[in-house]
Amino acid sequence: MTNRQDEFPPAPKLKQNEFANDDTINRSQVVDEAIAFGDRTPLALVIPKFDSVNMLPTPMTYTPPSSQQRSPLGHSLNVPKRRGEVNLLQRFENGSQLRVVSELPPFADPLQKRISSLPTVSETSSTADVERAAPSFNDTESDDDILTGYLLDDLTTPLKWRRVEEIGSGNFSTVYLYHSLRPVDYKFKQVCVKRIKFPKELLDENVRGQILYTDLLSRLESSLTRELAILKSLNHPCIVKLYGVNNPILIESKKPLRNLMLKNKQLPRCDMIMSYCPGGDLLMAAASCNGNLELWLIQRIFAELVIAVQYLHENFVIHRDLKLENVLLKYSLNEIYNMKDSIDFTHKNIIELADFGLCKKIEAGELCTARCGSEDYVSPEILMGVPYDGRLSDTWALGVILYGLLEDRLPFDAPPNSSSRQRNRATSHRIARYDWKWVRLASEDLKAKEIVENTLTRKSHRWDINKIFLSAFVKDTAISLIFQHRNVQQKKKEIE
Ligand SMILES: Nc1ncnc2c1ncn2[C@@H]1O[C@H](COP(=O)(O)OP(=O)(O)OP(=O)(O)O)[C@@H](O)[C@H]1O
Repeated sequence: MTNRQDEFPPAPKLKQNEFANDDTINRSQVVDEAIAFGDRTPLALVIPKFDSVNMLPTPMTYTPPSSQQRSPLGHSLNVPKRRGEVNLLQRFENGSQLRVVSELPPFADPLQKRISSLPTVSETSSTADVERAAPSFNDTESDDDILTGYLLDDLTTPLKWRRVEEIGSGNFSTVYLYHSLRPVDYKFKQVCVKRIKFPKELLDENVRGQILYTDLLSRLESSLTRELAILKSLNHPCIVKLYGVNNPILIESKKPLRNLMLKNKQLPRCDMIMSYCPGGDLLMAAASCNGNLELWLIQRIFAELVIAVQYLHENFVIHRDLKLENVLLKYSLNEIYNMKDSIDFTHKNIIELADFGLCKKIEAGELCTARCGSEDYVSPEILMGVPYDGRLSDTWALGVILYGLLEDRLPFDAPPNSSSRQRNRATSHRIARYDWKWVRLASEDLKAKEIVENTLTRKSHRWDINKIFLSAFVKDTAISLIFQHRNVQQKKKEIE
């Protein structure tokens, strides 16, 4: 663990060509970012004084998750304000996750030098895709409760599902449970439907057609198509599955939104039909037992999460939004406790990793520059705005998750009994100083602690996912997972 102020990394000197390979930036954006940090050149970014860094440079507006409505806790606490000491239950009740992205600013505002790092999509619109999708697309479905969707392996046969309830809501989507209306393969009977929320600026008729509108739309579109393309390419038991979409054009076209708008003159509905995880998310689960998840369960959940992230990194995909809310449980905690001693407990996965809205396919050795992630989980290098290795930022977030599960609080919240001065210090300030410590586990000798200590540290010392896998806390549990072997066998067969 590094707590000392004198261990700040030196200001990195970056060569110009280190920026050139990242598809998420252009030169003027980097300059904007550097200016926002009070520096004149992007080539030798000076680390800002921490006093002036109390938030990431481009915060998204925050919508409290409506999954709170489904609180399993049945009571509401008098929750302290976000800043200061909070445990996971308060965090859950508070809906306090601020997702911060530089990729999708609410609206590009040149005066305020907002940073927008998504690649500009330059393809010109073609009507061909619209024509192809037109017969099967019904964006004006009169019965809002009925969804017509298409499975990825058969984009021509429409299937129907009925909406049952809303199960969650993030900044960028609303998530529903749907049941199939007709007999289908068992796995498609209950599905989760992630419906994209459009930023309010895109819903404003008066600005339609303006350059900024088109720019925001194309960036949203490239983010959506990237998420779909990557999800489609993934196949791992511990990763949420994309089964289908409400319109084949979302899969078939590189510019589905703009093409659909050419025809329909309105923002189309975009639904991702995905595997459903009835156990809810891990923050909700940890909160429901007052942050007292048993250690064997933390070990099992974390081992599954590690093999999921290892699979992503092996395939050059970085997630960039690993957090408790994005780890979903396939079963309720009660079901898991009941399954624990059954012979086939290791035959089934109990988690699925979700929310690939910020993921990215990278080249070997590629550094990223887009500042994105969720406030409490973001690594210091992302915070500082220097090019970063996305895989190491993912392992930092894994350290935050494991600490949270072990300690019932997140590492960069103000520690219990801290002074009011410490409590007023922003989370980003503590992250930038690697300022965290063990509280509940201070005197415990646990194998899990070495993972946190070797991930919530500077990137030059930080463990990558393979080191986490080989740690004493993870390895044996991960190896005992039978479904994992099946997956490896299947992969071998696919290669043969
Ligand atoms: N497959 C699923 N099964 C069950 N619940 C889900 C599923 N996918 C998402 N949810 C619920 O919906 C919530 C929001 O989903 P998701 O994180 O994908 O949306 P988002 O708009 O990208 O969120 P955020 O702004 O937090 O990144 C999750 O925290 C979870 O509670």
